[in-house]
Amino acid sequence: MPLLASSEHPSTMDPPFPLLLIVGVGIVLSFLIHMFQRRRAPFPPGPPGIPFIGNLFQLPQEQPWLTYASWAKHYGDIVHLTAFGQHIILLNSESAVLDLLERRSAIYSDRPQLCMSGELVGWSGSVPMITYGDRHREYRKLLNEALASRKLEELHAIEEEKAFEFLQLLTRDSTSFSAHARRLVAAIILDISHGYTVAERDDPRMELAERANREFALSTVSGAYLCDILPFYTFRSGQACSLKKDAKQFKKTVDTLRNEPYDEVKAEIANGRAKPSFTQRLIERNLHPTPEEELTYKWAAVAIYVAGADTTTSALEWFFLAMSLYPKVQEKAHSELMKVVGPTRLPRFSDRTHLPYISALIKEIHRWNPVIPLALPHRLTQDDYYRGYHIPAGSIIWANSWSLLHDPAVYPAPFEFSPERFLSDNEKLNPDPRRYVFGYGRRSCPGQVLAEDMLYIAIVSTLSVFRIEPADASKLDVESTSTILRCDSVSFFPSQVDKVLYSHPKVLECNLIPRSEEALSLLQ
Ligand code: HEM
Repeated sequence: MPLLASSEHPSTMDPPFPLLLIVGVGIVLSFLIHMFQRRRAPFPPGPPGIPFIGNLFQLPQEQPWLTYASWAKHYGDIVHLTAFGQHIILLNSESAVLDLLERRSAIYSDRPQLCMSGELVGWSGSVPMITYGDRHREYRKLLNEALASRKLEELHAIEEEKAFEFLQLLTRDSTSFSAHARRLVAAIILDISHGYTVAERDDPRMELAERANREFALSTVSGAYLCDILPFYTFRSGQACSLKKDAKQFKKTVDTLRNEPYDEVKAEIANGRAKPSFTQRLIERNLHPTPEEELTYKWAAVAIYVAGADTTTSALEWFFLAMSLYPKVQEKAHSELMKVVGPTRLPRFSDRTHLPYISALIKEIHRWNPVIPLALPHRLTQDDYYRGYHIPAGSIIWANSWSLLHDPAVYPAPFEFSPERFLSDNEKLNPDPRRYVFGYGRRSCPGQVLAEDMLYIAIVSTLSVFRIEPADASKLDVESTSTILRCDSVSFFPSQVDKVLYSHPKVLECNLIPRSEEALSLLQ
């Protein structure tokens, strides 16, 4: 066995002592140099701030992704800021985002904890806000089980049925298309999460969830509550009456949102009348949960609505805006539908693989105006070193997805709405934007497949029956705008407090014109 003999031979030889010494000294030296460099490693560059206050007054109050992208041009793709000692890192390139949030996700998956919305209002237990750890993993396991693609196919029937209702509402009152789109998303999500059927209008559950979302946004507004800016300014300091009042009111909404729908499903199970749903399955498979387990189930169920409704509705709003601005794209999408589906029936999920232009159109909606342009903030749990820079533990990390999606070297002519870019064979250009718009690493969106299903069915249904036209072309504005929120309580920037998480069209006034009598007859 010559092979064995030759492989045995070297292992029996002792390495010479000087060689061991050189290797040992080399290892110690390189370790010391490494430690020395780490100690001396600077923070990434960024705009100079004021001592103690840092860059607080430079933090943009509207469309921060645009300012961050312009800072990146000046300082590079990793920008460092501070606000009262809090380190903030802005990532503006694909390599930086993926290197840190994905490849080092073990230490970049925490969330910053906000005093107002987290501790006082109670959102700190929710899926998007919870600290990274066992409870988060448990949430993700439950959501993945419920939203895995195989299960979603079972949900297509529900989605097709709700899309049909959506079209019927549009035929009765097409001017409220935005409200109907919101209802469509809520109807699908609440059916899936709690087996709940949304009323045609003024639905109390939808109203509760929307109020919770609104109050969540208000309570997370950067700079709205001093307790989130000044570490020494606490709720207990007794100086913040309006903060206390707001916190009490917002907390009541959150508690109701978490408990009421869950308790209702429990009661329906007891009566033998529960519809199949995510919550019903959780309750039935563990009839005697511990209080901890029950809390986990409640938050997991709430997450589907809270995180899924506004985001998907915003993407649909961008669809309506894009169609009114780009009639040629709309006509191309409609012709594809007519060719594949024909005029005698409505599109279904089974048609999807035969509709490449529609798939490209949906990708372009995500890319053109991502609905969460900066993803959600991640928090670094231990000191890290990257490209010679020191990123301190506790830093808040914002990934500028908008910047990645508008990089002209990757997406040529990035401000043009062009689904065709995704039909080209050039693999180096125009990567799939869904890689970025659904976030990163262990915090990436668990609802991606559901969101894409909802977008698909809403878009193909609308396009088959209606032509979307601008109500007043002069009012159309492609510029995205974040939701402007008013906040009456203790505010650091009283005049310009707004929320900077989601992007919605600023103006959205369209006319939906039925394409033909034949198209309308599909809704009989
Ligand atoms: C077009 C629609 C949607 C978009 C663009 C979107 C995008 C995102 C983004 C960017 C994040 C943050 C990821 C990160 O921090 O890196 C996120 C988180 C999340 N999304 Fe979505 N989302 C959408 C729809 C949905 C839907 C339908 C659900 C329903 C299950 C959902 C549930 C969640 C949850 C629970 C989180 C928090 C995840 C965590 O912190 O672990 N999203 N989403």
